[in-house]
Amino acid sequence: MTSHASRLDELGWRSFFSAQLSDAEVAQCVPVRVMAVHRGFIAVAGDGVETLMPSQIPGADGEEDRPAAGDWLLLARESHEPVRLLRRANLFKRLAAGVRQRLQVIAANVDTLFVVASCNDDFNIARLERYLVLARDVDVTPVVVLTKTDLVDAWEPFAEAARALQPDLIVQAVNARDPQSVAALAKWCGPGQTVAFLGSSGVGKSTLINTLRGSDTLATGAIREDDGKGRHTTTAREMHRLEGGGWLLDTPGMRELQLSEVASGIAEVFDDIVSLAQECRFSNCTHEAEPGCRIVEAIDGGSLDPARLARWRKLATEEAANSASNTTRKARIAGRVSAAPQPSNRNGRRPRR
Ligand SMILES: Nc1nc2c(ncn2[C@@H]2O[C@H](COP(=O)(O)OP(=O)(O)OP(=O)(O)O)[C@@H](O)[C@H]2O)c(=O)[nH]1
Ligand SMILES: [Zn+2]
Repeated sequence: MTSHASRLDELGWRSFFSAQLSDAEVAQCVPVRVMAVHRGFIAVAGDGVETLMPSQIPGADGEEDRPAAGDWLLLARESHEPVRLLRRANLFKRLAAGVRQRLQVIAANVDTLFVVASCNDDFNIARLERYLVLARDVDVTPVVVLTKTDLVDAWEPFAEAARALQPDLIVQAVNARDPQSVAALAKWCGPGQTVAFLGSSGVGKSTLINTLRGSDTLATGAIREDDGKGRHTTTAREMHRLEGGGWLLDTPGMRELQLSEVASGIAEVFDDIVSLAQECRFSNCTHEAEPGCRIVEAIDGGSLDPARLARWRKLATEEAANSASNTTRKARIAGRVSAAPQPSNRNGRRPRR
């Protein structure tokens, strides 16, 4: 029994998942983790189970019901037929590219999201903040990793700028090429822990990943898959073993993640601004020149950084545009024509009382 428990523990099994099983399911089912998702089939691993199976799950009707890499799935103990997906601790999804945009699940049950930026001219605090919004929205713990410390005289100012973004934000500065330096990330990469990486191109994600994987480097697992429209490369596995015993969840979509439908994340990261805005005299205040604007007051009083306000505006505008286009898309899918213009905020002031 202990060896059974430890194999599942190694795969990331924990009480959050085991608590979801009924007594009958405990007796009749076995849990497996989805290691990779391919066209029409998935690779799963569990205690004494390691197999490919069709990706169709009984009762699945929406995009979110499809298995994603990192998911936990219950199988019938004897037949290994799929029974149901367990509720996720978190889920990364995106709008798949293409004419007919559809929601696509790309990763589930990530424990730590490494948000990577480099200590050089590419360092961009607004971009970093966007990734933190995304992490917050998905409900995963972010750890900011600043790379290329060996290429600058002083990396501390970069770390201070990052730490100033959120109270309690964890920031680690490393030389991604140096295993001793990258050992600072070991506590999030131990047995049973699942991590994922986000960050712009060239910041050092692959370098970090290769250092964390030790000798077992990436890109060796690539296979070719024919999808009928032409050949494209896909990776054989999406959950990669790290040297420390943890798992790297590296799906193709993960690296291209963009901000979409993240209103709640924005509200959390900018909670100071959002709560100020709720106290403005007018409910539709644009925070520009209205009387009784708490945000203008805070800027004049020096307690709010105008640059931070500008970043919030940019995100909030983008989010509003995203939500509006998603609404249009959904309406179109539902067969309705939606051409009604959004009411403008600026048509008149609406006092709160
Ligand atoms: N000196 C030094 N070079 C680094 C460090 N991290 C990354 N590099 C170098 O920076 C370049 C880009 O690193 P990658 O690991 O390919 O960056 P990436 O984030 O994976 O980039 P994409 O694959 O485009 O997303 C490579 O030449 C790395 O060797 C570091 O900490 N120190
Ligand atoms: Zn205002």
